[in-house]
Amino acid sequence: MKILTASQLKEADEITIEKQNISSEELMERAATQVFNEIHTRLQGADILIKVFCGIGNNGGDGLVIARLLIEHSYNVKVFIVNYSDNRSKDFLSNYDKIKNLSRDWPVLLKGEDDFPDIKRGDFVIDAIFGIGLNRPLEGWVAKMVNFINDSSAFVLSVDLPSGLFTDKIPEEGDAVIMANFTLSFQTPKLVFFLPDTMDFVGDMQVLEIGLDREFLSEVTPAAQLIGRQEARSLYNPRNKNSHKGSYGHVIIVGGSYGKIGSIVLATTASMRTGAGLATVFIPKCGYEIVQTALPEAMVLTDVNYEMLTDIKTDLDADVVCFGMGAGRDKSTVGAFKELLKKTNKPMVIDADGLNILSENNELLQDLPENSVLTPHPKELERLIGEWKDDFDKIEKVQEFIKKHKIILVLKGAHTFVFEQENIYVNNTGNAGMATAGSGDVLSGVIAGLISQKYEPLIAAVLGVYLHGKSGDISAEKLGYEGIISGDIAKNMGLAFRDLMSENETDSGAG
Ligand SMILES: NC(=O)C1=CN([C@@H]2O[C@H](COP(=O)(O)OP(=O)(O)OC[C@H]3O[C@@H](n4cnc5c(N)ncnc54)[C@H](O)[C@@H]3O)[C@@H](O)[C@H]2O)[C@@H](O)CC1
Ligand SMILES: [K+]
Repeated sequence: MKILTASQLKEADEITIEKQNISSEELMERAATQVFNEIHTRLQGADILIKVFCGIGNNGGDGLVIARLLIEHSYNVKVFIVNYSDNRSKDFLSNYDKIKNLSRDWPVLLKGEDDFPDIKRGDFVIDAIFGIGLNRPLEGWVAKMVNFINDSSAFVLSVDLPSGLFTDKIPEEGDAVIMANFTLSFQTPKLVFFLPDTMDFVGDMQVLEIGLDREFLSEVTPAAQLIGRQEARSLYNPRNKNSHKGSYGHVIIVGGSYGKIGSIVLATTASMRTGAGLATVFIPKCGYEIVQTALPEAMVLTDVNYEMLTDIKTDLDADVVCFGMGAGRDKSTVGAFKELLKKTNKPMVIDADGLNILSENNELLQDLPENSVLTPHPKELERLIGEWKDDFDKIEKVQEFIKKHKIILVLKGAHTFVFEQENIYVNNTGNAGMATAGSGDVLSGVIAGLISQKYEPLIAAVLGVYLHGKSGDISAEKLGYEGIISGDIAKNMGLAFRDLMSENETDSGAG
């Protein structure tokens, strides 16, 4: 699903109105009716007090339509206008009249702190104060109103996006932003819903299709793409019956050191369970028996050194080399990595200490084969590119970095982001149970396993991140968030593939 910017959404809005020959008021009615339907489906006529807070722009107009439809369906509704200016939008005004005609009373006007209504725990608040038209931080009593709603412990549903949240910048410390429990967003999600700095404002999120012009939506270059099941499915290549293990490639996983051989077992298991035809590990001698015992399916080559990597001999014709997990950063390992980079011309997958070595030896970045996939978590990224001011600054710095080195970067997080040239892919699978040791080793193994099967590195990264998260969701369903360990994610990879192609998505209740 495409993630669009506020200005692209406004353009889509205008084109839709023109091409479908409807008024902006009709589009508002259509959008807000979708919100009403969602609320009605969930509340089923429940006898609770619904307090609708409307701004005076089109987000407020949506709020008025939702309130009117709720009143028509006999809900107990109180409407408040957060009257921060007299500059009311046209569609706000016509809906303002309609609600007056229906309820024979004007909504309550709020003009300052003295007017704040009582909001109690158990109230249902609809936040339709500001939408994508926000152009500066909230000030004065309006900011206080937002904090007042946040402090009330009421259940808050935001329309389009939480009021006070920008679509293209991060709020400053102390800025007032609604903390929504649920956000119903029009047509496309907004990038800020997925950024670590802002995702907590959004709560659970659902996108409502409001029928904006299809042609515009299919042609517009998005700010980013959200990868869900449908998108992942389109990237998947089913296996050909007429094939053999050689058809699915050969992965070499290089890394490990004394006490950290488990990371290699995890990555290699993940590669094989993702479908790699053959897997070889290259490890220090201390890991020989461990790997052979834990994973008899893999072949094992060892360094001359017992505890760490010092000389990586890969005269094997591998389809992909994955380097870094558990490798440590000893000088001799750095030297060995340097040699490995010189010998390798196919895209690599680099993780963990591979990334740390790169950040301490910047000159090695130029030896990375083009289209290599780097898989840092935020701390590893910071070591690579330096500090950032906020998430948008981080995105800019990552994009500079990947363009300079012609690589693909997978930034791990609650929503893992894949960066390639100008493109950003946001993953929508996975859950908090996956924040466990070794989960990243599994991801590197999955991506390498896909590259070995001839997926382009970018596709391998995007699909790999999706499947890894899905396997985590399936694991959570079986074991609970706390009970997941990384080996489960590797073990359940096959189920993630099956889910991708099955009729119905596995409902893990996660992520
Ligand atoms: N596809 C679309 O774009 C659609 C948009 N609709 C609704 O329209 C909303 C956008 O409406 P608007 O453009 O009227 O904007 P908003 O309703 O988000 O904001 C209202 C106005 O407040 C002013 N303002 C901005 N920041 C302020 C601040 N900090 N303090 C005080 N005033 C401030 C601006 O002049 C802005 O136009 C969307 O979020 C959505 O809810 C829907 O009705 C229909 C479809
Ligand atoms: K809102």
